[in-house]
Amino acid sequence: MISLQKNAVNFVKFALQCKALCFGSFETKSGRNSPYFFNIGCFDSGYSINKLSRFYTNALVNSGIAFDMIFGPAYKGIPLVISTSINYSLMLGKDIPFSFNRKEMKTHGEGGLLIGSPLKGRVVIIDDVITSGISAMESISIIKKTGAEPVAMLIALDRMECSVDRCISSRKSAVQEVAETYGIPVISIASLNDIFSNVMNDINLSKYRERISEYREVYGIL
Ligand SMILES: O=P(O)(O)OC[C@H]1O[C@H](OP(=O)(O)OP(=O)(O)O)[C@H](O)[C@@H]1O
Ligand SMILES: O=C(O)c1cc(=O)[nH]c(=O)[nH]1
Repeated sequence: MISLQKNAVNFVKFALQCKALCFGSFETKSGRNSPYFFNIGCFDSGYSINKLSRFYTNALVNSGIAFDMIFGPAYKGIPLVISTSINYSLMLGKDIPFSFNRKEMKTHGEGGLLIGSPLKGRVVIIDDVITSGISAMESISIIKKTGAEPVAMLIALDRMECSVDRCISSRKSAVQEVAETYGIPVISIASLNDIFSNVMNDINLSKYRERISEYREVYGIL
């Protein structure tokens, strides 16, 4: 089994290669001006989504969490659960059911909000990032309504920054808040620390060091 650290390092390298990890000036969902951005939509080919899902699978296996199926919140969670379940079955020889939701209820044909294997047992939610925790809350609510049990959340990148309005009072990251609020572990393939190490060690990225350090000072949770 590949170590979590190696998985994180290789993931950051691959994200840079696919330009899914960019440096510059980006507005986040919370309205902050971030010196870096992670865009999972850049893993946009068979090769890259397959490789991405190997990082997810490694992180999931490494976590040791016992689960029965995976759930991907629309839209970006959809290719993530499909590719991860394929990779999981190839790497571990175990068939993992998956499910995902629609953003709007379908009122004709088979109808409904959920697609895929019926939600049951212990469910791991797979997504790209957590910003305010709204998507996590919605996924947990969907899963609980069916009687299934959300047991963990797996994301690609933990930005390790405080959530929008509770920043000053709680000094907890959005990821920590989700974990504490719902009592489930939140696992990430990599974190801002891994990105920061890369920026510190790569001479080509040296021009971004100061801005990232400043951003961390203001919003970061160490
Ligand atoms: O913690 P949050 O504040 O909910 O932010 C994180 C969520 O936001 C994005 O999805 P979005 O809801 O924008 O939908 P998309 O997958 O269709 O882009 C992202 O894929 C996460 O699911
Ligand atoms: O906070 C966000 O909106 C956000 C940050 C990030 O790095 N990637 C992303 O998809 N959203």
